[in-house]
Amino acid sequence: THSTRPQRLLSAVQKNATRGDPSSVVKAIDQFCRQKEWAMNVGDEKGCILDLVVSEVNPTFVLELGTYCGYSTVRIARLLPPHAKVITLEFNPDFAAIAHQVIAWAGLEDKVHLIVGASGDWIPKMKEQFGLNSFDLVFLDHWKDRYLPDTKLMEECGLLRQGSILLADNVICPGAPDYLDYVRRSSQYESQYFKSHLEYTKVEDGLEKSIFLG
Ligand SMILES: C[C@H](C[C@H]1O[C@@H](n2cnc3c(N)ncnc32)[C@H](O)[C@@H]1O)NC(=O)c1cc(-c2ccc(F)cc2)cc(O)c1O
Ligand SMILES: [Mg+2]
Repeated sequence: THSTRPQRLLSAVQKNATRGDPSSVVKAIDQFCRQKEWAMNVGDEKGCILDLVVSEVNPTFVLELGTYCGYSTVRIARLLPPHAKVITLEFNPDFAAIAHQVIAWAGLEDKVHLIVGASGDWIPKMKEQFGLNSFDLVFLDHWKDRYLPDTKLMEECGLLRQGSILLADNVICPGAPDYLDYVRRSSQYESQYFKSHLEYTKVEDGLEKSIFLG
């Protein structure tokens, strides 16, 4: 009976992190990924940029596309004010099950709503399901060829308001060229590139922060 990498990542959290201490969960995952096995978390270097943007936006409603093991969910939720929420979508049920336990270990269940499903199916249902008008911050970290269609879908569904922030991971590696082109050319967005590195490596990658101008 062989474990999966997400299962081994969760074990490392349960072994090395303190229950209810989100920062120790973040640290335990980064240590596991640096010392034991690479995993596709946003990581510590890009994670600091994510922290800066979250702190600056101070969002009430966050949408995360692509939960994976919940690393960035924990990074985001640990910085939110009391009644703020992260809604995070993950379509792989095995990854979602691990993420649920990582988020619980961090003690952040009350700030996080994890949905097992595909962004394309769920974005149109967000308003009715959660009684919200728009997202203050969207963290795009799912299939890179879904960044652009899902951004257009969020626009069409009226989920972005003047000042909503899109923050996209991996715009260089693996890359989201059509998305980058769109947000950088469109007069509806003010875009900024934060140069960094692919998690736990020296390969170039970066985050693109785009403000929806409405
Ligand atoms: C896509 C994955 C992240 C997760 O997203 C879920 N997902 C997908 N599409 C949907 C949807 N439409 N709705 C909901 N969830 C969805 C999935 O199941 C994964 O768990 N992320 C990556 O593939 C990823 C890959 C790399 C990477 C870089 C260099 C390499 F040599 C190899 C890999 C780095 C990163 O930083 C990533 O983020
Ligand atoms: Mg990523």
